[in-house]
Amino acid sequence: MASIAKLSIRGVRSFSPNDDEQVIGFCFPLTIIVGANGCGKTTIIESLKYAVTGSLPPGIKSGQSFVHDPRSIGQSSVKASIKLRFTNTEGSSMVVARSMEVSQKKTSASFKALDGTIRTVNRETGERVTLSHKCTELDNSIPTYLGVSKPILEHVMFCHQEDSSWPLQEGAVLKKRFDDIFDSTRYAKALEAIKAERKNYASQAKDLKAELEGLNSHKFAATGFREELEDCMDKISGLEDEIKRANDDLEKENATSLEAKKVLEKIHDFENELNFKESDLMTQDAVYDKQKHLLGKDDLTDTHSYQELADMLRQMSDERHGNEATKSLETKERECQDIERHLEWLRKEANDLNSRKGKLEAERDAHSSVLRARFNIMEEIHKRYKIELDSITQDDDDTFTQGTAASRSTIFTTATSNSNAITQEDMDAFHRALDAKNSELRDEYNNTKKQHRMDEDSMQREILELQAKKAAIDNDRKRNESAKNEAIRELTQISSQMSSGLPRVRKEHVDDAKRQAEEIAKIRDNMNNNPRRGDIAKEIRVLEDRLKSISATIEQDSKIRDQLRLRFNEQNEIDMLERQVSQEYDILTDLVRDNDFMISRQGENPRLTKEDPIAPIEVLANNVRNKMIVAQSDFDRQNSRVGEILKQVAEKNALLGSHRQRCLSLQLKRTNLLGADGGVQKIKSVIRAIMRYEKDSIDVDRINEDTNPTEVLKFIASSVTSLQEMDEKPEHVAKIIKRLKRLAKDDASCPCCARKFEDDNEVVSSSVDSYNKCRLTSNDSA
Ligand SMILES: Nc1ncnc2c1ncn2[C@@H]1O[C@H](COP(=O)(O)OP(=O)(O)OP(=O)(O)O)[C@@H](O)[C@H]1O
Repeated sequence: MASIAKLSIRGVRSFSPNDDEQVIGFCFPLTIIVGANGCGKTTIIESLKYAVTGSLPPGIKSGQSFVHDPRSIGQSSVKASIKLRFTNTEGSSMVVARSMEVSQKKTSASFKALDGTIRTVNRETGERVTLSHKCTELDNSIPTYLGVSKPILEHVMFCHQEDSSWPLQEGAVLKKRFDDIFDSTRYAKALEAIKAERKNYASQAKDLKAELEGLNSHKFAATGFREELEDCMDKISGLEDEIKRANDDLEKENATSLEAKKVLEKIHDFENELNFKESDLMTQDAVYDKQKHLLGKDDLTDTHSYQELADMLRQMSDERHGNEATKSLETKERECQDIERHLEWLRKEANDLNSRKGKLEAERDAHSSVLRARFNIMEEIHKRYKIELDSITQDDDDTFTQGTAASRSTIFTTATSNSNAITQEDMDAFHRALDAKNSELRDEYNNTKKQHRMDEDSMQREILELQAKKAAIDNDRKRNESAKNEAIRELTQISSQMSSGLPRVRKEHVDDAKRQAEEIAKIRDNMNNNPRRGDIAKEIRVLEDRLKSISATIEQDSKIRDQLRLRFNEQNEIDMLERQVSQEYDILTDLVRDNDFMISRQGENPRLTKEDPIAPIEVLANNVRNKMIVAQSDFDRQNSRVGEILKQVAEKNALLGSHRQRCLSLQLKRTNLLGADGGVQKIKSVIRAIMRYEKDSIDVDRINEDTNPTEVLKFIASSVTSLQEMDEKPEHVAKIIKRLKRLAKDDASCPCCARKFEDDNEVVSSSVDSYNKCRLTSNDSA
C-alpha cells in the first residue's frame, strides 16, 4: 500500500520563501494537524494536493495567490517549492519535487509552474535516479505510483474545505464529479465506441445477410448444377456403356462377319462341289439313259424293288469286286449326312444373324432417343435466353433461312417431328449463337458492375464529406457547450464565494471573476451572433434531405445490386456451364484416347478442339453410322444370299436325292444287266449263237461287263459281215440281226452325245467310230 512520509514546503502562501523549508512528517496510522486559524493547515493540504495531482486550490485559476505574495516581502518574484516523500504501491521510496514562480508586475502578477522531478532509488543498483518531467507528466504519473486515481485524490482525499460540499451541489456538478471519480467518461467513451461498433457491426451484419442470401442462392444454384452434373455424368456413363456395348457388338459382328465369310466360302466350295457332282450326275444320267435305252426290255428297275436290286448288286459286287461299291455307297451316305449337318449349322447362323439385327435396331432406337434429349436441351436454352441464330443451313425444302425469326423457330419446329433433322451446321449455328449470347451477357454484366462501382464510389465520397461536416458541427456544438458550462460553473463559484463573504475573497478575485464573466458574456454573444447558428438548422435540414436522397439512392442501388447479383448468378451459371463443357471435353478426349484403337478401325482419328469438340465426334459418328448402314446392307445382302444359297442347297439336296435314287436304280439295272437273265448274258448267248456259225472260235468268256463296248461292237460287226459273206443265215441269227436292226431303227443314238443314227448301217458299222468321235467332241467341249 502506498503512503506519504514527509512534506517540505517553501514559499507557498504563508510559508515564506526566505525561511528554511518547513518539513511536515506524517505518522502511521494517523496524523492530526492542529493549529490556530490562518496558521497554514489548509496550505499543507493544498500543498499535498498540488504535489500529488498538480491541481491548484479552487478559485485560484492561474495560481498567483497560491504562491507567497511577492509584494508582502517587497520582491518582484517569488519561487515556491513543494517536496513530498512517499512510498509507492511497490514499496519503493520516491520523492516528487515541484516548483512555481510568481512574478509581480505593476498591476498584475504572473504565475508559472516549473518542471518537476521524481527521485527514486534503483532497486538493482541501489543508485539514486532523478528524472525530470513536465508538469502534465507528473500529474499523470504520481497518482499511478500512489495507486489512487486523480479525481479521488482531488475530490475526496485532498478535498478543499471550501469545495467539500460538492455532494450537495446541483446535479450537473455532482454528475461531473462522480464521472470523474469513477472514471465513467472513459466508460462513456467506451460505450459510444461500442455503440458505433455495434452500428458498424449491424451494417456489416446486414451486408453479410444480403451476401448470405446471395450465397444461399449460389448454393441452391450449385445444388441444381451438381444434380445436373450428376445427371450428365449418369448420361455419360450410360453413353459409355452404350459405346462399350456397341463396340462389343461390333467386335461380335466382325467375328460373325468373318465366320459368315468362312461359311460363305464353304458354301461356295460346296456349290462348286455340288456343280461338279451335278455335272457328274448329268453324265451318269446320260450314261444311265443310254444304258437304259440299250437295255430296253432288260431294264429291271420297273419290275424289281429297290431292296431286290440292292441285294442283286451286293451279290454281284461280292462276286466281282467285293465290297468296293458298298463302301462307295456308304461314303456317299456319310457325305450326305455331313451336308445335312452343315445345312443345319447354316440355318442356326442365319437365326443368330437375325437376332443380332434386332439388337442393332434397338440400339439405333436408343441413339434416336439420346438425340431427342439433346434437342430438348437446345430448345430449352433457346427459349430461356432468347438466342438469336445468325447462321442457319438451308436444306432442300428451304426450311432454314438467314437469320429470320421464322428460320429460328423452324429449326425447332422441324426438329420436333424428327430430332435427327438437326444437321452439323445447325449445331454450329446454335453454338455460335450461344457464345454470342454469353459474351453479350458478360459485357452487360461488366458494364453494370463498373457503373455501380463508380456510383458507389461517388456516394461514398459524398457520405464521407457529409460525415466530416457533421463531425465538425458536433465538435463546435460540444466546444460551445463545454465553454458555456465552464463559464456557468465559474460564475456559480464566484457567486458562492461572494455570498459566503469570506475575508480571503479579495478585490482582485472579484475583478478576475468580472473579467471572466465579461469574456464569457462575449463568447456567448459571439455564439448568439454567429451567423452559422441559424445556418446550422438549415444545414441539418439540408443534410437530412440529403440523407433521404442518399437513402433512396442506396435503395435504388440495392435494387441494382440485386439485379447485378442475378446477373452474377447467371454469369456463374454460364461459367459453370463452360467449366462443365470443359470437363466434358476432357472426358471426351479421354474417351477418344481410351478408344483410340477402336476409333482407328473406323478410319481417321478425330482431332478434338476446345472450340467445337462435337463436330469431329459427329463426323466420326456419321462415319460409323454410314459404316453401320453399309454393314447392315451387306448383312442384309449376305442374309438374302445365304437364303438363296440355302434355297439352292435345298434344291440341290432334292436333286441329289433324286439323283441318288436314279443312281440306285441304275445300279440295280446294271446288276440286272449283269445278272443271269440280264442283257449281258443275252448278248453273250447271241454271240455264242453267232459263233456256232463261225469257223474261228472266239473266247466268249472274254466278254463281260468290263469289256470295252467298242470291242464288243467290232466283234458283232465283223461277225455279221462274215455271216453275210458266208451267206449262211440260220433263222435265229436272222432274227437277232433283225432285232438289232429294229433296235437301231427305233431308237438308235450315240451313247455319249445321244445323237440319232442316220441309217441301220451306221448303227452297226459306224457305232465304234461315232462313239470315238462323240467322245472326243465331248472331251473338247468340257
Ligand atoms: N499569497 C499569500 N501570501 C502570503 N500570505 C498569505 C497568502 N495567502 C494567504 N496567506 C496567509 O496564509 C494564511 C492562511 O493560511 P490557512 O488558510 O492555511 O490557515 P488555516 O490554519 O487553514 O486557517 P483556518 O483555520 O482559518 O482555516 C493566512 O494567514 C493568510 O494571511
